[in-house]
Amino acid sequence: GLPPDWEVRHSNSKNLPYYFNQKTHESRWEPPEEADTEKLKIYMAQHHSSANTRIDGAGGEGKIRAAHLLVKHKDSRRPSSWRETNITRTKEEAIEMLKGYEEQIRSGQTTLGDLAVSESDCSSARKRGDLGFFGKGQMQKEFEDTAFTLQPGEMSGVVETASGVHLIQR
Ligand SMILES: N=C(N)NCCC[C@H](NC(=O)[C@@H]1CCC/C1=C\[C@H](COP(=O)(O)O)NC(=O)[C@@H](N)Cc1ccccc1)C(N)=O
Repeated sequence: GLPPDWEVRHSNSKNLPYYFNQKTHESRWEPPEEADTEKLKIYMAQHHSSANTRIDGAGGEGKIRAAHLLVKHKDSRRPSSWRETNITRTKEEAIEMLKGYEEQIRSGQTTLGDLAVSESDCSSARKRGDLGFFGKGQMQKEFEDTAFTLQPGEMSGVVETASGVHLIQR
């Protein structure tokens, strides 16, 4: 269920579900629990300086910045995105699509950012896939393990998480 005051609404322009807070009138594409985590992190950081090692596990260790291109499939933990309300492609189809994108990027025909804008099933598509800076403990394990081994500018191969399949560029 959703935290109090939150409700799911439907964006007709994007034909996608979004989350609306009746009290603050805030709306967001991601499920609000992330908002709570973010707010909790800020509260804890203000009140318990050591807390951020517990909340986001970054503990002041090195943060990195990465962009990704996510292709979801029918077995994704949330088989819906701003691109497609009900994602039905198989995981195998998603992997084949992503391998095609990987080839286009490595051959220099295009860039991950240019493809992410139109093809990524993550809301970061509107930022050319940019996820901003993040530390250990924030992303799903497979994503984090790959991202932190990349050299700056290097792009991963196909990485599988519960969200779907990703190309990651540090
Ligand atoms: N910047 C953060 N700390 N945001 C919280 C990350 C949560 C983390 N997410 C993941 O590990 C995967 C890898 C990257 C994106 C992602 C998943 C999903 C899409 O998959 P789905 O949840 O529908 O299964 N996109 C996101 O979360 C977006 N907020 C990422 C983002 C979007 C816009 C700006 C910045 C970040 C997790 N622990 O689940």
